[in-house]
Parts: sequence; structure tokens; C-alpha cells
Amino acid sequence: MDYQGVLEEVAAHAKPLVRQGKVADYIPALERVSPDRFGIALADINGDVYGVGDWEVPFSVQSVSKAFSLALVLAEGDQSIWERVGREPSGTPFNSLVQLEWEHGIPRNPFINAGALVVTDRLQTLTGDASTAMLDFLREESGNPDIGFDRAVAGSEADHGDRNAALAHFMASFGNLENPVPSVIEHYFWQCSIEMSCRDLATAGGFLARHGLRADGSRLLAARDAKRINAVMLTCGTYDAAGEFAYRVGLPAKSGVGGGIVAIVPGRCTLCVWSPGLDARGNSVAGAAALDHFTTLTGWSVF
Ligand SMILES: NC(=O)CC[C@H](N)C(=O)O
Repeated sequence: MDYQGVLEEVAAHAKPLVRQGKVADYIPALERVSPDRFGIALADINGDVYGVGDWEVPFSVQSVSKAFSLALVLAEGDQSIWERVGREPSGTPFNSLVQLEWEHGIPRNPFINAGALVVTDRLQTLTGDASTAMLDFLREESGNPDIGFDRAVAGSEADHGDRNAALAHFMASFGNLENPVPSVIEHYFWQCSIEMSCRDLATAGGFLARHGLRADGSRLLAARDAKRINAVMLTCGTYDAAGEFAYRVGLPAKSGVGGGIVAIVPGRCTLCVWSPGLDARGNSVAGAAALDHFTTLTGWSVF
């Protein structure tokens, strides 16, 4: 497969759509980013990486981090997380509160904000410093020691974090947090603020295409856990658009309001696309179009 040629064709198809989306502004520091950015990277299972456009420019990973924090908790050998978070699509926006009350403080899945807060809480218990553990993990898996936090974004999230704080307090009232709310939301904001490029994210997500193995053949996750993460990405990774995304693209994927989407072709490669303009559900417009075109051109989907 001529990966570079495919990526160039995908970029030519999707880049004209960048202005159709709207850059997230509910976290004011995210609004600084130009809507014209577009990058896409592909890391094959041998670790070779290909890319087009702004594929080496760091951006705010936001909720793409949720796939990695779940992986890190499962890599610690912790299955108890599944008693505290479900694995059903929510059908509601990523920061919605409505289901939590009648579902007794158990979030529908780990990829909406409520679920990710529970995962962060567990990671905090397991490591004593959830955000540093995540940063170290992402540096290691991407092979890029220069990855860091964006202090301005983390601060901006905290300044406008009432909704996440409300989710965390509400879950705490049901006894579904182990650590104090201020500490859980602080680590969650720092994790979301991590800056990575498409190259970094495609490389770091390689273990999900390799059934849990790192590029050097060592095992990060049980194959069963890699399968489970991919399954939850497919059904819940793009929030209340997961059905539409599976219909169009047919790959496990995790999006973030920074405009990044990581998608997995199990047994073949990991993709990351970035374009900051979002649709109404918080997914990158040009990013989803790029992945749609990629699976059309290659015929590679999980179906
Ligand atoms: N969907 C997202 O990327 C949301 C992440 C963002 N940090 C928030 O908590 O609102």
C-alpha cells in the first residue's frame, strides 16, 4: 500500500472542508488555534510513520487522552474500573449530566467526561499522580520526550470547569470517587491539556492496532483489553455521533475538542487526523471526512 499517496489523496479531499466546522470556544484558550490547520499521520504496525500537512504540529489532545488513560488503568492490571463505569453509548453530549442521577452516579462509558473523571480518579489512586503518569506514558509510547502540558489550556479549563466539577461532585455524592473532587478535576484538566502532534498520537496509539503489543514486541496490554478499548472506541469514542461515525468510517476512534481524532485499523495501522473546526457534537468536520475517505479508498474498516 502506498501510504503516502493515500494520505495525500485523503488530505486533498478533506482539507477544503476545514472552514465548515467551528473551533471550540467554551475553553477560551482553544480558540487561539487557526481553523485552517490540517494534518494526518499513519503509523503502521511496524512503527513506520507517514504524514501530510500539519502532521508534526502539536495540538491540544483534549478527549483523545481518554483512550490513553483507560489503557493506562488497564495496563496497571486494574479491572475493577468496570464496576464504576459502564460501556454503553450515552446518546447524550460528552459533558451531559442527565443520566447520572437515575443511573446512580455510574457513567455510561469511559469516553464521556463523567466516565473519564472516574478513570482519572482510579489512575490517581493507582499512581499517586495521574497527570504525570499520563504524560510519562505518552512520552514513552510516542517516543517523543518533548511532549508537555499546555499550562494556558489547563488553566482555562479550570477557570471554565464548572460543568466538570458538577459531574465530579455529583458522582462523589454517590460514592463513585476515591479521591477529593478538586484533585480529580485538576488531574483531568492537565491530561486534557497535553499537546501532541498527529505523528505523536498515531505512534502512541500503535498498541491498539497491535492487539496490545508495543512496537518492540513487549506487551503493554492483554489482547483482550486492547479489543475492549477498541470496542468502546467504536461504540462511544465520538460521543452522541458514534453511530453515524461507525456508519461512515467503520473504525474504532477517539475524538477531542482540540480537533484531533485517533482511529485504529486493527492489525494494520493507527491514524491520527487533526483539524480544529468541530461539528455540533464536538467532532472534527474535516477529520471525520478524512477518515471516511481513507476507509473508502483502502477498503480498510473493521466491517
Ligand atoms: N470532548 C472533549 O474533548 C472534552 C474535553 C474537555 N477538556 C472538557 O472537559 O470539556
